[in-house]
Amino acid sequence: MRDAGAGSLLRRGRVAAELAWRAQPAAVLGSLAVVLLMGAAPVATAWLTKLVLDNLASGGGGGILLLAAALGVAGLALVVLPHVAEYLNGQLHRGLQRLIYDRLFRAVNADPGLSRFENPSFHDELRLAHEAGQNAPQQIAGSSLAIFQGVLTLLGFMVTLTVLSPVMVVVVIAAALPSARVQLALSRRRARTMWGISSNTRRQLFYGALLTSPDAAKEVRLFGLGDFLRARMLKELGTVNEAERDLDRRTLRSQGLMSLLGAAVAAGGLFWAVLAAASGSLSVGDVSVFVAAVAGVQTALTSIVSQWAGAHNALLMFGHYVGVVQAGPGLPVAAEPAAMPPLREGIELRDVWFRYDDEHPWVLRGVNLFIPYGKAVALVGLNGAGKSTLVKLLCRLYDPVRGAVLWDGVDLREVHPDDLRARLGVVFQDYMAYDLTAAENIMLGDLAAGADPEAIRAAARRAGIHDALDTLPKGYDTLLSRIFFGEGDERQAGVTLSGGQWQRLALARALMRHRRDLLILDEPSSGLDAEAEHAVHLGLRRHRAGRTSVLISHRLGALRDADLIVVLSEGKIRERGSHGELMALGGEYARLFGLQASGYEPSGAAGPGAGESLRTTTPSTRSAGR
Ligand SMILES: Nc1ncnc2c1ncn2[C@@H]1O[C@H](COP(=O)(O)OP(=O)(O)OP(=O)(O)O)[C@@H](O)[C@H]1O
Repeated sequence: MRDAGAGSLLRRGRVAAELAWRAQPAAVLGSLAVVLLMGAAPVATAWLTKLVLDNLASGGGGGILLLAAALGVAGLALVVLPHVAEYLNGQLHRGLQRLIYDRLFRAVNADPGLSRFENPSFHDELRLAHEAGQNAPQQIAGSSLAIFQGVLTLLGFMVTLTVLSPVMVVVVIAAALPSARVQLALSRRRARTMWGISSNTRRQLFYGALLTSPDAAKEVRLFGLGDFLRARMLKELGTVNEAERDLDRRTLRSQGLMSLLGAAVAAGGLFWAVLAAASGSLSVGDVSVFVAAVAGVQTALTSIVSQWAGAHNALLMFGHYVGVVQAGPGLPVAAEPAAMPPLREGIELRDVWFRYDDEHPWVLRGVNLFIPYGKAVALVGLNGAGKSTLVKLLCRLYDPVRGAVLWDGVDLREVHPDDLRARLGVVFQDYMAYDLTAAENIMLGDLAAGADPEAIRAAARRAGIHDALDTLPKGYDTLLSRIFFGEGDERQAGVTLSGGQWQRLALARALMRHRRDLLILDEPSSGLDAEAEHAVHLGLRRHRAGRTSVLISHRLGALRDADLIVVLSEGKIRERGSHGELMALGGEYARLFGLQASGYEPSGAAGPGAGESLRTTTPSTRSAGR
């Protein structure tokens, strides 16, 4: 939970006010005017009522009609103004939402690294930031206006009460003070509770999402997970509900007590006023204005206190939003990034050590590797050897804990991540399948060139998916989704692709960047049939001739033509060389290659050229493939 001293609350208040003003200045000004009128109207009504009553008691003078008309106008204002306030509030809400989300997602997106996204605290904070972003600034603005309105009403009635009974002013205010303290304590507790149950709420949403996700639907049904997931979801919801019920009980107890106190003061005041009127020291009009004033002061004070507590709670919650928006990137970006010219010599990993967290074991242990310009380097190793991790360091999604990754001798930490990534084309093992059209799925690989349909088709051809896309109901404009309708009037459901087709689509996306300096293919063809894989690799070889590539595959046959093959094991490079050299060495690579080849040989012997399209002994999983 963030610190919430007065200074920090004030700073958050300033941020919220600035946001409201930027989002909807007209609505803010309009709301101020309405608040002024609404603040003055009850006092005016009370005084006008007194004047009318006194006028009637004294036989009714000439001004009575004018007073009655003024009373009517004040009553009208009291009825109409809340609706105007509601409309302005809606306007402010819509304007604020747009601005708030724009800033929130801009800030989240500005982090070029991955580590924050793998931190549960960040997700708790993000969820609360999201929630606070939806309500807090508006609540802060709304409560501030309501406090202003309450103060206006309060001042008006205090003057009134002071004229009639100064003692009563003191009693009413004294009765309101404990209520203020209680409300503030409650708002602190509410903010603490929300932080405490944030993980439960996220887990509850997670289980709920699994129960409805089309990706999970197969396993949920086949393994019969529905009841299990529902029970877990309800358990989390139960924890959340219990915490909220405790809070509500506390609120009920405290507010009930405070209301009793207020009612006792009002009753005492009324008793005194009636006695005073009976003894002739107050007029009937005085009694009416006194009763209105006691009720008005109490209502205004209660409103000020509860609005203050609401604003206080919103400010505490808003701290999460401000925290995320102002956090700065998790992965540091150089203040004056070095230039990033095209690759000329090569990329070097120099004594690279890496682990995902201080508590986690080392994943890479002193890796030294040079990827020469214009060459294809293949990474080979069993599951968990560290291949994808090495690739993520090449993309600077993380920084090495020790050592460095150098691009033509320049440390990647010194260049801007955007400049680096503009020079890369990458397919990750866990590629994304977007619920967008086929063309859009490919276009995302190069937004600048993506509007060009020919570039999209060329990438699809290179990935061997063109024919399949061309024959879809709407060709490349077909929506690839089972959860959305296509745009337009027909509400036509989208279609979806096979796992291998999705993978080719992801490959096409990366191949939108096939002229980039470094192409990284982390298992680009594991889901393809043998013939397709062969065709894809042949195509890549042709297109990438003379360009720098890093390839990862468990099908060693697909890698045999690489200029350099590197065998990773337990985070260290164990072997390196060409296919021929490694086979001659007779080490781990030769063993794995032979093992794969033997699976296809009736005699179990691995002949030359074997393993061309063999299944791996260590199959990988697809998280995004469908
Ligand atoms: N984001 C992460 N946070 C923590 N640990 C991770 C993370 N990603 C990978 N690891 C761990 O790092 C190790 C290496 O994983 P990596 O994905 O680099 O292996 P790999 O060689 O690509 O394996 P595979 O052949 O299965 O794809 C594994 O032990 C894995 O559990």
